[in-house]
Amino acid sequence: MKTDIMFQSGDIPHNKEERQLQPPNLPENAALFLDFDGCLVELAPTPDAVVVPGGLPARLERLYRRQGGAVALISGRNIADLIHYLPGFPGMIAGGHGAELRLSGGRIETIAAARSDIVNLHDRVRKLAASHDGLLVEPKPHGVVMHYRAAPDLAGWVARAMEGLAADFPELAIQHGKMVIELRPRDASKDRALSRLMAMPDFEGRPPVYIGDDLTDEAAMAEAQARGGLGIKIGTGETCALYRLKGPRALSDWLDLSLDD
Ligand SMILES: O=P(O)(O)OC[C@H]1O[C@H](O[C@H]2O[C@H](CO)[C@@H](O)[C@H](O)[C@H]2O)[C@H](O)[C@@H](O)[C@@H]1O
Repeated sequence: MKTDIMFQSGDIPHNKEERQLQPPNLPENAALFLDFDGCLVELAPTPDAVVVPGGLPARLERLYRRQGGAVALISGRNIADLIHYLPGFPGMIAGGHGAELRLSGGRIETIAAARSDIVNLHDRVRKLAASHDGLLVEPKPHGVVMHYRAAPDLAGWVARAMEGLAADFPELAIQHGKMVIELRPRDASKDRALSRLMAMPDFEGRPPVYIGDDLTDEAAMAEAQARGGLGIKIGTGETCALYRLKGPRALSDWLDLSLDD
């Protein structure tokens, strides 16, 4: 099936938890934007415990060719991290929720302003985390994440601690995620990353399809749908996305269906 994706904004229902709408096959003219954790790879107890499914690199390579180069990763992770897990990925990459961008050819552009106080920020979060067992700090070039997956009862404490810290860093915004609270640059977001990529020749004029699983993905799904494309939510939870797939395995099956189309 090689149809164009076309939705009027009024057609888009709010996709509550119970809705499980299988997306149509990916049209060849679509621009595809993929999130990483919880989407291309299953969630794991810690960021460095994720396992890249054996078939994923080849699947991404085929998709890249099928979509004429219009395939990008848009992730909360750093670009360096994403390259570590997917070294051969040929497409563009927006990392740090859009704080950094790897262009075709490999050049990396920093979108968010450089921070002279980043080491101080990391140190302060490490000190906070050290006061309780089970907390993990993930420093990033433009922000920092506190993980509480091993200590879910600390969710409220982590949120208050990070909100308190955010008061001293007004250019950073609180980002809620799955068992994490993050401080990310206010001027970096996945919807802006999508818009930036959509202005590039490889993507321009194509209907965008954004696929993600977490809160940080919602604005990008809404942006994709506002541009006449669609959002696909991976997993459970309320979403603005029109379509939903159960998990990373269902996503790879759907991508394979499209590749065989
Ligand atoms: O935008 P994404 O590619 O989905 O990245 C979002 C965050 O993903 C990572 O955290 C999540 O995955 C971890 C590994 O599975 C899991 O332990 C954690 O609980 C999840 O929130 C990553 O560590 C973050 O930096 C990303 O922002």
